[in-house]
Amino acid sequence: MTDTVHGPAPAKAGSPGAGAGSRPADALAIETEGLTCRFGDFVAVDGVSLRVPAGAVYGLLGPNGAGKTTLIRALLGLVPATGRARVLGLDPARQAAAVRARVGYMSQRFSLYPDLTAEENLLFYGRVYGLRGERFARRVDELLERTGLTHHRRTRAASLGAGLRQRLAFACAVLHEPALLLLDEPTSGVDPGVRRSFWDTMYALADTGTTVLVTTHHMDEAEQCDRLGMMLRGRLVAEAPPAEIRARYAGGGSLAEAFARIAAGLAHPSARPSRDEATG
Ligand SMILES: Nc1ncnc2c1ncn2[C@@H]1O[C@H](COP(=O)(O)OP(=O)(O)OP(=O)(O)O)[C@@H](O)[C@H]1O
Repeated sequence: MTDTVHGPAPAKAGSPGAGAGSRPADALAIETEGLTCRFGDFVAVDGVSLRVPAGAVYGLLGPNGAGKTTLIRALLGLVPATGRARVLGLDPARQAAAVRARVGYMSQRFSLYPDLTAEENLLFYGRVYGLRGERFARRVDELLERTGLTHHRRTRAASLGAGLRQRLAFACAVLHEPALLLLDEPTSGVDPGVRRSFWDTMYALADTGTTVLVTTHHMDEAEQCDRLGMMLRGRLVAEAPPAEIRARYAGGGSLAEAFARIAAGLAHPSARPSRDEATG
């Protein structure tokens, strides 16, 4: 079942009339070529060539252990990788600190400090990013408001419900107004209503030009992305907008069906369909 998580897609930054400013239409926020991560003999990410357009919401899917988290960690320079990678034009292997200053990262295990209040968590992360002064104080207030946490600002993170903790982690990740957000299963373990409001917030952000790379196991969320990449055993085996994935692999059926077919090798992932096939 497709559970629509936001209304009609807003005009995206970079599209005509969206006030995209000077960014070229074909600018890439992430570009990798043959990116490979090995842990000993095990290849967790296997020659991934990925292109994420600036301003896009890009969904990364794949079964547990497919290599999504490792790929994200490589983009942050947190695990060694071979091949080529550019994140906002920077090389994460050699410019990791500069990458992390421009990127917001929400890991699967939200790294909140349980004994600190919601506000103290934000203040802590802000200081880590070097934020100070009145502008920072206003940013904290604004994020508490936008994430519905104003009334919980003095509540310890440990005492917040799962949905509120998730929103607090999101607020911490966007404090420094990153140009790129890497979100690793941000909605795991929260109910559909909370997931919906999370995606609304994320889309509002993307509409201001932020690029989002998000991993998810939820097909309703995948459906809302501008593009999807499917990973299997470390490889990027399918890559296209959701409608094209459905057309190419499931004859216009559901995304779940399309991914099941890709995983079963029923549609050859590298097969390039004719235009007619792809459009139904
Ligand atoms: N530091 C590490 N050392 C050894 N193996 C690792 C390490 N990190 C990840 N792996 C392995 O790499 C593979 C890919 O893991 P990864 O966490 O990237 O997958 P994933 O697609 O994010 O899965 P999930 O959806 O469960 O989060 C797994 O087999 C995992 O056990």
